[in-house]
Amino acid sequence: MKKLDIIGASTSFGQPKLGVDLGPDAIRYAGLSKTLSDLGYDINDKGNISGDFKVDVAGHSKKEESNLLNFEGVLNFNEHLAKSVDESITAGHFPLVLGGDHSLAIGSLAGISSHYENLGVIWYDAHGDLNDSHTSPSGNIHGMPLAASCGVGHERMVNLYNDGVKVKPENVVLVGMRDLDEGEKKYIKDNNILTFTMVDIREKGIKAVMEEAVSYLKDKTDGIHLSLDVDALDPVETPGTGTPVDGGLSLSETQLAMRILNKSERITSMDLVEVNPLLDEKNKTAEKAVEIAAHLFGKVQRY
Ligand SMILES: NC(=[NH2+])NCCC[C@H](N)C(=O)O
Ligand SMILES: [Mn+2]
Ligand SMILES: [Mn+2]
Repeated sequence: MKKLDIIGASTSFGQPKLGVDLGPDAIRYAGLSKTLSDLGYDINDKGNISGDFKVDVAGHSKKEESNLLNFEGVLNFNEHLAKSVDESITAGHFPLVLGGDHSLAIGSLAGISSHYENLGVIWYDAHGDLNDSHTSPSGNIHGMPLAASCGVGHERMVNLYNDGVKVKPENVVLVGMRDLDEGEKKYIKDNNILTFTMVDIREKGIKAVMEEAVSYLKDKTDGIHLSLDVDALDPVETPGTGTPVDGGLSLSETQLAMRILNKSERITSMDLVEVNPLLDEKNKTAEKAVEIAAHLFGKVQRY
């Protein structure tokens, strides 16, 4: 039976809103383990990682390094997460990392990448998360993890856990984009990153887009990591998230997208991030996160 490790990445240091560190438990309470074990997986919940830094409720957002919010907290957390993800892959298990804000992808990719010659990444998100401290309008590190993993940004972020670049920009595909900062647009152009905006998705349809993403990565990569930010979906679907952007994907499109990835048999790890139960409506966003994971792991709608 395929073994799946659930890793709770209980962090909120990558952005200023409290509560996203509760995302992993909100997803658990929405029934994740049972849903996935009913699909035939052997589920091992490794519990939550939160690192050595405590959340400071009174002063959560500290710019420690120039334009990098909660810098030490983010780094420390990601060292712990990278180790846990690394151990999961070494054990031959599929790591499913529940967030937590998207800065956790620095750690998950750091733990994953050494296991692959050429790791591919599908970044399913409203945002590119391709800023560095110079291009970021906010200083929030959850807007920077993909850049850091591609080797751009503060050297302590770039070299976290293992020295050097974790993912090559030519092995990245962006899906769902509709809120890119100027510096991110320039990085995408300069590096020729395969990018599907919401306009592209409306024109081509999500099925064609996902099939193109898979065929682009299939032959040149030896594993594909899916980093899924719930704000890729429209805020009507997933209101419980810190940086919602109108004009997003529907749940049914995302179910279809996950089904295409399931059929590709190429996805080797996943982040499921930015669920903030304090911003949610009766845990609806966590419930959708479970539904999304279920489709990645083979759930099919039947009648
Ligand atoms: N993972 C996220 N939700 N990222 C949002 C990033 C928003 C904006 N681009 C920034 O850098 O501040
Ligand atoms: Mn996002
Ligand atoms: Mn994101």
